[in-house]
Amino acid sequence: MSEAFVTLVTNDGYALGALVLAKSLRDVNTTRKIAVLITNEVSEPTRNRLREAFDVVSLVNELNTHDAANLALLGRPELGVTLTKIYAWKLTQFTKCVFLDADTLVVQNVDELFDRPEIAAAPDVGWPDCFNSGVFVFVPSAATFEKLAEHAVSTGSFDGGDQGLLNTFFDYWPTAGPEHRLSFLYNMNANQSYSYKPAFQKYGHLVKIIHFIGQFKPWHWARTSSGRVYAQTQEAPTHSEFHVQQWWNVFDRHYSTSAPPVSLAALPIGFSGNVMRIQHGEALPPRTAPSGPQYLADYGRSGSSPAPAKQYDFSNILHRLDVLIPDKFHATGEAGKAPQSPVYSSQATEQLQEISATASKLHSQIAELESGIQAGRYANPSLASAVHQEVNTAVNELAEKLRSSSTK
Ligand SMILES: O=c1ccn([C@@H]2O[C@H](COP(=O)(O)OP(=O)(O)O[C@H]3O[C@H](CO)[C@@H](O)[C@H](O)[C@H]3O)[C@@H](O)[C@H]2O)c(=O)[nH]1
Ligand SMILES: [Mn+2]
Repeated sequence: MSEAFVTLVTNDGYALGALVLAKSLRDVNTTRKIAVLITNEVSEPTRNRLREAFDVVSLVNELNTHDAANLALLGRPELGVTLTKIYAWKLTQFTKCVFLDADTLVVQNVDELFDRPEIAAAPDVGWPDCFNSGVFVFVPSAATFEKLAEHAVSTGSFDGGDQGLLNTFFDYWPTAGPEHRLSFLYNMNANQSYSYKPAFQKYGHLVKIIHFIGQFKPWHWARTSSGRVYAQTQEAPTHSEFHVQQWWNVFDRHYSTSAPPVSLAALPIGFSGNVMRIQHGEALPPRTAPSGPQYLADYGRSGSSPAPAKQYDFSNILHRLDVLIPDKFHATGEAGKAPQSPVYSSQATEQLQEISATASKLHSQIAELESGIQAGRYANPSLASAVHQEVNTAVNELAEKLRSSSTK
């Protein structure tokens, strides 16, 4: 009898999550095997890293086997990413498995989950009558896989993701016995509900699995030079820094002294890192293919489809910067537009020169960013808007400095 934890990785970005997840499982001394499903997109160096960390690395080749359900699916390529998760049912070398999203972190031993039946999962915080499909107990079976694939063709997914598929397939879950219902401690996510904080204070020490749901994953967070994480945008408020730090602590324990576990060039990293790369003249990571339905992106979830153009629009910021840089302002010669601003009539103090120099630097940085965004070098459109936000704040600060120095 062989049992395993299973995760899924369809690109190098999620691979980093899976590597840390695997280490977290070893850290809590699981006695079970650890398996990962990968797809063709995962690069060879990353596969090697995964082979080091996992007992089983299984390449799933969606939509090209010869059974009836898969043939039907060939006509529905949009279900591809959604469906990859159901390939877990094909791991029939195992008698029972626990699926874990690559964005989960195990902080206490959870081997007792293998005592649960299929399907066992925790309620989704957004709609508790559905289960969250980031952590679930299942029984591999070729027959169930076929039925799941047929179900995908006939019914589809009501949310475009695997959660909407699995919840209608296992529609008995809400009324099934207590053995099918996992405690929130096995799929805990920090959230905005008013009840979250006090409950976390009381029960937080009991948490066993943290799930970083949403678009911003721990590996997108920026860190200080001493390794502390810091929130970089208002778009990532749901993961408490505390948990993200826990994730990075596992990363540091296992990977910080070795070479980066996956090629950083392939990672949609945090925007602060991108700004630093630009400063050092490095190329930004290539844009990855959109990986989720539009509605997920709309909800700031796991999809990544192009963001509205306005998020990329730096022209207003550039214009304000031009005003801060006397040479530029006069060079662009916008006649009649506040040329006699009190700012420039005041004496050219050292401080003003400094402000102007900083503004120039920001200006060229933004120009680089803009061309990077246009060339599609941003893996994640939200990063562009995050950069936009950061630059905006910097310009505000400069303007404020300038105001206070010119009124002195
Ligand atoms: O490009 C992708 C996207 C996802 N995954 C894998 O699929 C999982 C699910 O995606 P994720 O970004 O973690 O989704 P969540 O933010 O957790 O969003 C929710 O919605 C998803 C779609 O229904 C469900 O799969 C999740 O369990 C549910 O928590 C990931 O952890 C990975 O294992 C990839 O390998 N590559
Ligand atoms: Mn997830």
